[in-house]
Amino acid sequence: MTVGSGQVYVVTGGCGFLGSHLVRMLLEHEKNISEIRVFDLHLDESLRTLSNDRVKVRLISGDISRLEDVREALRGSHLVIHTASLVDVWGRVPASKITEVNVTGTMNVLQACKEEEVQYLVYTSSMEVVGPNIHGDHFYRGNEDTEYRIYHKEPYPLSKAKAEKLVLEANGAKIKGGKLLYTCSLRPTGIYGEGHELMKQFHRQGLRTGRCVFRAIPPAIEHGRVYVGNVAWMHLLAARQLQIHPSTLGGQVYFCYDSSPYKSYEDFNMEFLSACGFKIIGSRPLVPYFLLYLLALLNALMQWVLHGFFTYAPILNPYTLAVASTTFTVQTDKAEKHFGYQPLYAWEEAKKRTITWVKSLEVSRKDLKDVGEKGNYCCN
Ligand SMILES: NC(=O)C1=CN([C@@H]2O[C@H](COP(=O)(O)OP(=O)(O)OC[C@H]3O[C@@H](n4cnc5c(N)ncnc54)[C@H](O)[C@@H]3O)[C@@H](O)[C@H]2O)C=CC1
Ligand SMILES: CC(C)CCC[C@@H](C)[C@H]1CC[C@H]2[C@@H]3[C@H](O)CC4=CC(=O)CC[C@]4(C)[C@H]3CC[C@]12C
Repeated sequence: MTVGSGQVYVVTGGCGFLGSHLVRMLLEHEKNISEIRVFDLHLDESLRTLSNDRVKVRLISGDISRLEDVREALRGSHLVIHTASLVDVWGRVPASKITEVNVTGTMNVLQACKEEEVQYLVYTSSMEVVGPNIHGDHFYRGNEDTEYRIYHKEPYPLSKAKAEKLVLEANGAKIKGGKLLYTCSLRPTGIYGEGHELMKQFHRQGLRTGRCVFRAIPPAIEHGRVYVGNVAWMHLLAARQLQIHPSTLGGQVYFCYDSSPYKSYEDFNMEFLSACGFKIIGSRPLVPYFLLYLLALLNALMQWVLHGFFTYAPILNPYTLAVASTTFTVQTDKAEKHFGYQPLYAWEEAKKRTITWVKSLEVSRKDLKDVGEKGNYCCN
């Protein structure tokens, strides 16, 4: 549907880390829209103030796992960017809840597209639908066609893989009014940037250890990371080109990455934390892998024992250790060839923006009670 001179886009999960960047990206760079509907279970009222004289930002509170909520949000819209998801590899929420949101929620979006005559859907998938698997099979500079031993046991990657399959299978389906539905799926690697909750955790954790990060992963293990602004930019381009060239993009998957350097997860985080005086201790892991694995197992056991009394969900568990310890990097030009994707932000710009944000965490913490870390810099 086109309102006034522009189209109506729906962004599910639009108040999240990626979603909020996506809303801002659409406002700044998409001239063909007149309304952005931000559909989320947890609304961020600050997004409402982003409306301008050209584009209205409309916040819609709803649950993706309830079909009626989704149908109402999509009614009269032109295109959906579906990023709403429970992103949990720590056991914070039950597996059933992850499935309900990530799989049933996606089914609802597809159903609502068909019933509300929405022809275009861009799905935010993940590198996790491919890997890394827990067997330690490295994925080195892989692309969308690279053979890989895909093995999912964990609820989150399993749910993303199932959801992506549903989205791709729905491409070309007849919708109400006799039109066809066109879908495509974007697979970001590990996203970083302003607002990344996990980076906040690493920052908090580092403050508790005197701004020291004790190396746990061999530096040779490389993980692909992508700046949130470039992920948002790729979604905007895919949404635009899916409408112009549906037969090219329809039913396709695209890895989403940029020129961020391939590094171990810890070394990459230090690109930002070191600007706040953090130091990584050890040129190689300070404890042998088997000890780290024992600790991860202990965390999993503690989570099981405390289940029902207290949600114990530390960063380190057997799955996160396996993922962190397995190289997963992508190198592909499929998105460039199909819809002209080039990162909007170069690495230096992405790094600068992220450092500025991480430094703002320091300022906000200084507004809190003293954390007793004044001058407590390790390894001076
Ligand atoms: N964070 C990362 O490193 C990566 C994330 N992704 C994908 O990107 C997307 C966005 O992820 P993030 O921004 O990191 O997560 P996030 O947790 O910041 O955002 C997800 C949003 O979905 C909303 N949501 C959750 N359950 C809902 C429900 N039942 N109904 C409506 N809204 C609901 C949340 O309130 C939140 O605003 C997800 O689909 C995720 O799978 C893909 C690759 C990497
Ligand atoms: C062993 C040390 C304590 C370091 C732990 C780091 C891990 C918490 C993270 C290493 C790799 C991350 C995952 C990766 O970036 C792929 C992802 C894709 C998504 O769609 C969601 C997030 C994640 C699973 C991401 C989660 C944190 C890591 C496991």
